[in-house]
Amino acid sequence: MIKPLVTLVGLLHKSKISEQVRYASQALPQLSSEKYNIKRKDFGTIKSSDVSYFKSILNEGRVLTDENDVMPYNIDWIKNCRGQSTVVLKPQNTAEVSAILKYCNEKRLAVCPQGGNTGLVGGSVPVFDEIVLNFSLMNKIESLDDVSGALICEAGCILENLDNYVRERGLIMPLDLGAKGSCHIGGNASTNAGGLRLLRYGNLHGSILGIEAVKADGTVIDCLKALKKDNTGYHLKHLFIGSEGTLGFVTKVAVSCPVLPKAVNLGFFGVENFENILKLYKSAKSSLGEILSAFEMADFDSINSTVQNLKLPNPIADYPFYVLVETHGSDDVHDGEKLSRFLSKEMESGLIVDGTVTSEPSKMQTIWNLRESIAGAGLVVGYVFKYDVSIPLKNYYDLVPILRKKVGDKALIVCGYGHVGDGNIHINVTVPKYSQEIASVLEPYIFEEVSKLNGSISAEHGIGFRKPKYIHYSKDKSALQLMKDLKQLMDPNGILNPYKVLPDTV
Ligand SMILES: O=C(O)CC[C@@H](O)C(=O)O
Ligand SMILES: [Zn+2]
Repeated sequence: MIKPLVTLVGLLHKSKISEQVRYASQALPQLSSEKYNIKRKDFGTIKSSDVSYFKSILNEGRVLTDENDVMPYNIDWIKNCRGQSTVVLKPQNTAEVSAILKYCNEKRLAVCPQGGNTGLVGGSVPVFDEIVLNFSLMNKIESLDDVSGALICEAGCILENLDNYVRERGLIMPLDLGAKGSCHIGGNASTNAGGLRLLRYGNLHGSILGIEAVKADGTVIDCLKALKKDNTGYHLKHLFIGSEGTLGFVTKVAVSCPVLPKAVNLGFFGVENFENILKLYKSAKSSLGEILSAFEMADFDSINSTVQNLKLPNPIADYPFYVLVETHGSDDVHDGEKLSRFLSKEMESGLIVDGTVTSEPSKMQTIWNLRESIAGAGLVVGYVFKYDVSIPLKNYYDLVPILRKKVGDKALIVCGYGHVGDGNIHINVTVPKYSQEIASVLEPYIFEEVSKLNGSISAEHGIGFRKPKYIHYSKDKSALQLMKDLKQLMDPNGILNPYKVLPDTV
């Protein structure tokens, strides 16, 4: 029997979740440089004459130097990293970014780019005293071609604002993340952010048509074409997508926006074991075909942590695993029937034990909210070691029970969830407090195992500050050397987002 959705109590809005998460741990995290034993590189140090120069080009209000004002820009939202910057700059346009970088390059002052600061690998906060270049005031939409779907905007536009804007004009943004209310499109581009519907709309290397970026020496690189086809030599935009601000700072993007689907349907299912999830994924691809837009999974501990820690409602009973299947299509009746037929068929086969399908926006929002809140749920009760890995599907869930055993009762929660359709699992290990002892049980073990399984140690969150020393588990020496050569060419003084992405030795 298909169970209807239970009455759903008030939707917990994302801003409330972040507030809960914020208040859960008011203590300042340890300095990144001490926690991870990092030595400061040989950059210049900021003098009052530098601050005066920045004030002369930006004006007083857009140069923050007061310790209390600067503090939030030094800390990442999961409270894992803390930098020691004393200056935050808020440019309003590309020319200002260019002037800042030109000056910093001449003075050998290191700079950390920052969008919404929603990253999970410490890429958007400084490590030492790097100047924070915050993009929040570069938030203008320049144009939208509602025929081709090409949107051109500045880097500091918030993803959700862009999505609302294009939705009113019959389009959607090609990516959707739990952090959409805060993350910036420039940060999304720089980190090649993945998200919930990559399965359907692809990654940003495909959706970004063009980019404007500023190199370390202040040169503005104009690759801001909004063309689907432009085969004129090297595809330079790709250098800035996913390089996390180490080769240049993204200032504008041209994004290809898909059409707003007329029909959206969502199913939320209880599943007995992981093998059945894989069978279900295969069946979903063949039963739902071109309308499949998301296929996500979460284990019991993931959903339970949002229910217990954030008091979110679970519309179905407790099961070892949960699957969320979404369709985007153009025919409401046809798509709804397709998903309901899929549910009935797989309940009969036993792959789905219990489930619900809905096309009601508020109910869909409640289910998505449950899934998107897993990332923050552990932070309410402790420190979370976060892993974001790609693993071939047959081994996708293997590491979760192994890690559970390895950390034993030192962990409050060990859970696995993620984007099955992309072969990307997130493993979160929540402990009462960060401890080096637990860290060394988990790392590098987890990366060694991922490497043995031919996976990637970073599926969608990037390398940032947390993973350069593990990058060799997923990248060959020859490729790492080319990365270093590119860095040398584009940022010879190494001022752009230092201590991030590239390992010290190849
Ligand atoms: O925090 C995490 O581990 C994952 C965050 C995000 O990528 C998600 O899919 O929810
Ligand atoms: Zn994810």
